[in-house]
Amino acid sequence: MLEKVKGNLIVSCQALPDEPLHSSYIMSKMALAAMEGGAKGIRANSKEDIIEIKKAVNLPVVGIVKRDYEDSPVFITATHKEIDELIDSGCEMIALDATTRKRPDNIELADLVKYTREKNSDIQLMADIATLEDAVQAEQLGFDCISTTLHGYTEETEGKKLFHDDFKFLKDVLEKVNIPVIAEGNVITPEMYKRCMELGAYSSVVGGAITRPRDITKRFAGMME
Ligand SMILES: CC(=O)N[C@H](C=O)[C@@H](O)[C@H](O)[C@H](O)COP(=O)(O)O
Repeated sequence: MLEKVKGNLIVSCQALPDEPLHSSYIMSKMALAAMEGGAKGIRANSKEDIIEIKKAVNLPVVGIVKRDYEDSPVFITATHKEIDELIDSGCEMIALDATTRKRPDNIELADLVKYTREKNSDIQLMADIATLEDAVQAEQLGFDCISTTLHGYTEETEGKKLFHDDFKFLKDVLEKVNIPVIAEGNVITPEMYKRCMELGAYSSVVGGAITRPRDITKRFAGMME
């Protein structure tokens, strides 16, 4: 998958149960629209959505399963169960929360990496990180790439946005690690996407700005409030 998305756009097609577009069928059409528009990869949530998306497009998919656990704040591909579902889905890459936070049942991130590699050595692994420390750990654990997905979405990084200070966090991560770094999280304009690529991002994942019309509408409506 990495070769195919190099220098290109990945579109995230996700709608959770509380969102109006929650439907595997709708996500497959979103993916088709993204492919026709020039996306070279898709990011998607849940085995069901990935299976439908794969019927509609011939693009590589980075899969996640979002699931909440009571004993941990980690919700993106948190345990072996989610990894099994993703391996079954046929996705080319799996993204996991790769923060240093406690995982459900105190599962170690290193165990999940080892487990996935042993079950299917063809699937690539993306580390969804929030901090520089996470990025360094992910490289040491042998992830294939890093994505800035969780910067701003953890207790430690709350309130931060990837684009702050001309994408300073992205620049810092790029300096710190040698594996591909993907820009993800609040990349909401074509100009922002271009800037991430100019700075050296390997690829960029754009989600809400393309596939979440409720959020897009809010930005317009908000201008007159
Ligand atoms: C923090 C979290 O749960 N991020 C999720 C990860 O898969 C998705 O909800 C985002 O849409 C995705 O990261 C793309 O980002 P944006 O939609 O901002 O372009």
